[in-house]
Amino acid sequence: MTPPTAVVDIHALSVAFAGRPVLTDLELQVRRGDIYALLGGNGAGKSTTLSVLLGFLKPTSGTVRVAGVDPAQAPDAARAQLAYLPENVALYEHLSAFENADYLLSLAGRRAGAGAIRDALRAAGLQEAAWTQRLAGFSKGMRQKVAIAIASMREVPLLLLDEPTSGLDPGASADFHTLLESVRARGTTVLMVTHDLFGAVEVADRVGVLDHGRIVHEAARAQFDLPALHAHFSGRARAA
Ligand SMILES: Nc1ncnc2c1ncn2[C@@H]1O[C@H](COP(=O)(O)OP(=O)(O)OP(=O)(O)O)[C@@H](O)[C@H]1O
Repeated sequence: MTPPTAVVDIHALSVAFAGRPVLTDLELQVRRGDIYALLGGNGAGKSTTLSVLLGFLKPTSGTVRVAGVDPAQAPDAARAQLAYLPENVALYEHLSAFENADYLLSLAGRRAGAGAIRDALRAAGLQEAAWTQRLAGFSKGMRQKVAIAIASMREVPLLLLDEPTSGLDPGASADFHTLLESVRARGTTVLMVTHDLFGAVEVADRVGVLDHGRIVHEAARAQFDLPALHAHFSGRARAA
C-alpha cells in the first residue's frame, strides 16, 4: 500500500466541550517529510488538536488520520505511528540516558543493541560524557535529545512536539532546530505546536496560525511574511 502523502490529515474537525466549540471546521494537512509549526496563543486549541491526534479526545465531527490511521477508532495503532514529546519530556530521572533508551524502547516492544543506542544518542547530539549519567541533572535540551534518539529508533513516521523551545536559551533552541532538520532529513514528518514565532519561521517548511479553533493564516517557507504572521498570531489581524 502506498503511504498517504499527508501524514497528518485533519478535515473539517470540530471539537466542543459541553457545547462550547474549541475547534471549528479545522483543516490541517502535514505532508510527508515536512516540518509544520502550528502557532497559536493561549486557548487557541493547540493542545486540543494534539489530544485528538493522540486519540485521547474524540472529534465532535470531522475526520482525522495519522499516517492513514483514525486515532478515534484505533488509538493504539495511531500512537504506534508517532512519537510525542510533551513540553517537559517525560523520562526516568534515576536512569541514565542510555538506560532510559534501553528501557523505553523495550516498553515500546523494540529490542535495540547497545551499539544502536549509542549511535542514536550520538546522532541526536548528546555528548558522550552524558550517556551514562542520570537524567536528574539534564537540561531540557539534553532531555529532548534523549527523547529524539528514542523516537528515531522507533522509526515512527511522525514526531509531535508540544512547545519544544519554551524555556530553551537561543543557543539551545538553535541546536534543537538543527536536530529537527536532521530528523526531517531521515524522512520523519514533524508537527510542532508553539508560541515561538521566530523559531517557527527559522525551522518550519510550513506555518499555520490557529486562532479560536481555526487556521486563520497559513504559509509555506517561500511565502513567510513575518509582519503578516505576527499580525495573525497576535490577533491584530482579527481586530483590524
Ligand atoms: N477538557 C476540557 N474541558 C473544557 N474546556 C477545555 C478542555 N480542554 C481545553 N478546554 C478549553 O479549550 C480551549 C482550547 O484549549 P487548548 O488547551 O487546546 O489551547 P492551547 O492553544 O493549547 O492553549 P495554551 O497555549 O494555553 O496551552 C480553551 O478555552 C480551554 O479552556
